[in-house]
Amino acid sequence: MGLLVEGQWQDKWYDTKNNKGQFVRQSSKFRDSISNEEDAKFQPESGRYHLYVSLACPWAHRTLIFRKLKGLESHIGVSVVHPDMLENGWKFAEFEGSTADKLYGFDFLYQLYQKTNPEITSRVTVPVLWDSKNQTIVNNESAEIIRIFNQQFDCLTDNTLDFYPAALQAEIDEINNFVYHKINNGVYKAGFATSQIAYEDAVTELFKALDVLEVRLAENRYLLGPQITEADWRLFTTLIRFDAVYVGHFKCNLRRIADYPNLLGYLRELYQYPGIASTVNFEHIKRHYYYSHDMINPTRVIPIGPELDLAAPHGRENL
Ligand SMILES: N[C@@H](CCC(=O)N[C@@H](CS)C(=O)NCC(=O)O)C(=O)O
Repeated sequence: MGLLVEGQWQDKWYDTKNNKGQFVRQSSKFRDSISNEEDAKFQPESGRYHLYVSLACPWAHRTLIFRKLKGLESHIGVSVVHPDMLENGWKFAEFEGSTADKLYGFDFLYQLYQKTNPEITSRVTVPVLWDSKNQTIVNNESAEIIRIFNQQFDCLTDNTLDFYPAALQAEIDEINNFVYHKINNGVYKAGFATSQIAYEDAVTELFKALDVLEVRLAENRYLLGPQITEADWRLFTTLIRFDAVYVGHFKCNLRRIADYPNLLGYLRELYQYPGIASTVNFEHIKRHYYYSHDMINPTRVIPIGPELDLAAPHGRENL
């Protein structure tokens, strides 16, 4: 794990020493959009854009889900990195479910960032939305990539499903903010903490937030009521990893999702939503976390459990 400094790869873990043992996530660098406004640099076009993902990564997983839900598979190609993120960061190598770099045959994802800018200083993260016409990164922030997918290719696909409808945007933004800080990033703040207090604070906040959502989902089929939205898919990618890796590897172990009846039914329903199960790969998920973070799990032994029954009836149709 490392980063690019003035175009050179440096193998460095996150610095928590200057933050009292707290993990502080850095913001993404590439924040362009795609639109069919006349003067837009990035116009929607079939076959022009390519998505680089890890099947392990919850942020990249959001973008794969939106590519699926919005019928973009024949328009936007995908390259899948190997689940291990080691001294060279994300790499392309053989592993069931991984692919080569389909555009350039690179060995490492950092080479794609260098191609965008040979002098770049940046972390090298997935997902990356790549423009093969201008040979540059359009965007590497999952929250923005899913908004692009939600809307900007509708002219090509005629798929007008809208997971960020105008009437609900303020509410979606509000719940996203809560879920992001306490849950999506909360598990990382717990897992990457290097002081007892930073860990305890993160875990306490995390489970308080899950308790709040458990109550909310008793009455509401989805986070915002009867309509499934972006907010649900953003929560889903953390919940699906929770019992398999965050409980053990990140020590988020006050409760499991399996112990929350409403969250469990909700998770099952989202997992069973058409097309979604095919975006979930537990081999990549477990291998990535338990194998890559050897500062947390130095033996790199990967647990065989837990047994998850995600295909069981979810029981939420009457809400
Ligand atoms: N803000 C980014 C975060 C992406 C991110 O942190 N991805 C992780 C994988 S789960 C990564 O690539 N980490 C490599 C690193 O931080 O060096 C997003 O949501 O797109």
